[in-house]
Amino acid sequence: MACLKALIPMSLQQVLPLWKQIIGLYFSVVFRFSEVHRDLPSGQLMEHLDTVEREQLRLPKAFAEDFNRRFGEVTKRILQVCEDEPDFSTILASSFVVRALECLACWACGCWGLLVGPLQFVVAPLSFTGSFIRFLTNVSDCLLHYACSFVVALAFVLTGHNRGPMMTIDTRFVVGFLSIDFLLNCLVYVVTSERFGAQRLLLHAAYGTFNTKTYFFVVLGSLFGYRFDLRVVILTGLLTLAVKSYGLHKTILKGCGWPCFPVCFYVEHRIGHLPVVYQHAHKMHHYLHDTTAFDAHIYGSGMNEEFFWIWAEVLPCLLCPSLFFPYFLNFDTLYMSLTNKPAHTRTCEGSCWSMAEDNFHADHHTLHRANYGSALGVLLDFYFGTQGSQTKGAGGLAYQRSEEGDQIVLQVQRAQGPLSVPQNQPPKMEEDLHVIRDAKLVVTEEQLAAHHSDETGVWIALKGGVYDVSAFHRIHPGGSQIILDHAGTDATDVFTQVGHSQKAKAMAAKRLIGRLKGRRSERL
Ligand code: HEM
Repeated sequence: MACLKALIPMSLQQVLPLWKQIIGLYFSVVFRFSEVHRDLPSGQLMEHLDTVEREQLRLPKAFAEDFNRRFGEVTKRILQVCEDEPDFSTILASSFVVRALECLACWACGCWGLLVGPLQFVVAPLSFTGSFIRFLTNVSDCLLHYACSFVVALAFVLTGHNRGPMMTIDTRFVVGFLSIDFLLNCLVYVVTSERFGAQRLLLHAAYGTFNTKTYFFVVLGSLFGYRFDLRVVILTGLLTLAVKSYGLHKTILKGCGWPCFPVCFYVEHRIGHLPVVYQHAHKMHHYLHDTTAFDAHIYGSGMNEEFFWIWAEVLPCLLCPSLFFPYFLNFDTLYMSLTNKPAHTRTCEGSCWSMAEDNFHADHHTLHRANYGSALGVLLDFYFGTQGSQTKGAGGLAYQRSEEGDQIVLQVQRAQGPLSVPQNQPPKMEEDLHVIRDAKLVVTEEQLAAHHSDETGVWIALKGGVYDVSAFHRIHPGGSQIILDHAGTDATDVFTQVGHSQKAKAMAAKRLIGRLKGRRSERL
């Protein structure tokens, strides 16, 4: 019974209202960015900033406050409902089993194997909202692909052209596609990445490949034997690129009132980091606390965030076999997939990609709770105050944030040189032997606050207990910076929201030195 409870973490009565609230949160904020700036929803503001030397933006604080308040309310609600959350390792293992079964089923029974997929919502119920909102972020690109494919295929039919050279999804195609992808990942690592060391790199290659590339096993297994016209692939790809480069896509989106990618991505990504929603889906993409091209998917999402994308690849092809081919084969998608590899790489200085991204997103993978925006959405992090405490900007633009009355003032200027922030070395657990056995100190708020840096020693309070993390913060898997940012304070809320594992709580217990004056030290 206990085992079943661990595998099915939430009842339907708990899950349905949360789904409604989380999806409701997305829709209640994503269409309101014109309240920040007229040209923000269309992305024209970011394009404009890209052309200036220096600019000052005065943006209303009210929207940021309302946005953060709504996130706070949903966070509180989730934590109330999910008091007995199972450990992340159970969710991870059961999600991997579901994915492995889905791969096997798709290769054994074709598209019927997709019916295994919804099992992920049993073992990780909040991955429904994670994958649905993830889908919404890029749905316009997907619709554009199928529209272009339809136009091209129809043009061939109407002009009476015979079928051209055909491509079949067979074993050669699958092996070829996955091998090219893997080689590109290796190439990106060799050319642009900071060195990870053999063991760490192997872990990224193995985990990242399983977490992101089993997507293709499912899609290609479902469509095994599917045949499509190569001419349609080429012309659809070219048409999509043309529609995008002439700005038609943006104009259509603007006409429909649908916000641009950086806005959708920022909102969706912050929702992906809500407690429990995170453990059920997006944490799989963060599991290794840093990133390489192997962890990058078409858009960077991992296993439990891919559900709706898999269906969007397969269903149109099954319904209209002569018209469509899978979305991931569109040139535009392949190009996005390619650029996403260096974006998910901690680039070394001097490499061709280091200036473009300035490790903004790689830093997100070590800071976890900062730098949520895409490369074009850096402005949003600075507006909402979610930029890393050391983050200076990205893409050649440096930002400075301040608040004046009811306004948020952003000073934006072209940066001289790279904006990357040096990160700590990867954690080595054996370095931290700072184990304290006597946990009897009674600590006042002032004493806690006095331990706020490497010079003074780093203490944090969690649920009434006081923890000495002076040595540990340097090897903390969630990064040293986040602990330094909370040094000398009560960090219970953030610690809880992150959803630390039982292992993490046991590690914390070894660093307990006492309790806050007037409080009991509760179990984490
Ligand atoms: C003694 C105290 C702490 C210990 C022993 C600890 C340990 C860990 C461990 C082992 C992980 C890896 C993931 C897991 O196993 O859960 C982790 C991740 C993380 N920790 Fe901590 N931590 C501590 C305090 C904190 C505090 C105070 C914060 C925030 C203020 C924090 C923020 C994070 C974040 C953001 C992650 C990454 C989350 C993820 O990707 O899943 N930690 N921590």
